[in-house]
Amino acid sequence: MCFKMCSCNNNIYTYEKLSEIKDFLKEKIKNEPKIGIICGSGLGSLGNAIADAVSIDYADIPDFPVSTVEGHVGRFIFGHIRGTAVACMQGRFHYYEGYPLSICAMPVRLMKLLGVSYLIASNAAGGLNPKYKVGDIMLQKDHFNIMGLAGLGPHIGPNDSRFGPRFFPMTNAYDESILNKVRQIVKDLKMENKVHEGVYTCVGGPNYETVADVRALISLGVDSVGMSTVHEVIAARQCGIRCFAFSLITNICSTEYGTTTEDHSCSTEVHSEEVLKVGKDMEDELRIFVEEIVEAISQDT
Ligand SMILES: O=P(O)(O)O[C@H]1O[C@H](CO)[C@@H](O)[C@H]1O
Ligand SMILES: Nc1nc2[nH]cnc2c(=O)[nH]1
Repeated sequence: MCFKMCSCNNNIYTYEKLSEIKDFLKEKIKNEPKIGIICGSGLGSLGNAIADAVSIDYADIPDFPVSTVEGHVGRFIFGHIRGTAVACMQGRFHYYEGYPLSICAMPVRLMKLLGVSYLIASNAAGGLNPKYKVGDIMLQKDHFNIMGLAGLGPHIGPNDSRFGPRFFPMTNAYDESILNKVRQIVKDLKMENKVHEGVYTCVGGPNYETVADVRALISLGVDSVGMSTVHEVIAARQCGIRCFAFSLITNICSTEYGTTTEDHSCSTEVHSEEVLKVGKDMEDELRIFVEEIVEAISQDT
């Protein structure tokens, strides 16, 4: 199957194609998942919390794309967290890998067909808000859809209303009742000193931001910047999935030009190794955090 960007914007993952993939997966899993989880870069260990795990590599799913980025294993894990059936993506698809946003967000529509009603999306992100430190967590209160303003989205092209209406609101994209539950979890786990609430944005990547980019994003009211999540949440809201998302702040975006060192690197540069390392350092804490969120959501009727 060709995953290339198509000038006519035809989405190869039609309702019929995704139904076939759904049927393929359903034969392999025991329970209908209620909650979908997307692991961000270096955050794949969130999947280690899953009991009765059935792992299915993306490469083994007919007509499915594959993950091409370090820190994204590239498989689904189906199973249970604290008794609730979940579908976890250890690895997502990014625009900079060459996938159009419709493919990046396609697994969310697949999750919907599998029975998912809630999405927990995580991402590694650069901190823009001056209060943030490396290792902090930012609960997404909202996102700023820069790529959407440029005319890119997971839902551009012919609309199949079986995935939801063509026009739909994004005012409450991030579910306030889930956020309230998470606020309580943050208190219970005594994480207040490292958890913030803010606005995320997704850029195309894969390069990190210039100082001018960073200054502009800050002036636009953005608190964290990454290369994912926004289009997944758009696809989820279109098909009625309730969303929660958070950023792990893996680096602080520089508002100042750094000094160039002898090896021609720069003192304020970000590198993907540090992004992945922060994810690894935080894996136990984040796993418990996500387990608590799953349990709290599962009590929702
Ligand atoms: O958004 P996730 O998948 O967490 O990954 C983030 O981290 C990677 C860059 O280090 C980029 O892929 C960016 O999007
Ligand atoms: N765009 C972007 N993505 C990231 N992912 C992790 N850190 C960053 C960052 O600083 N910028």
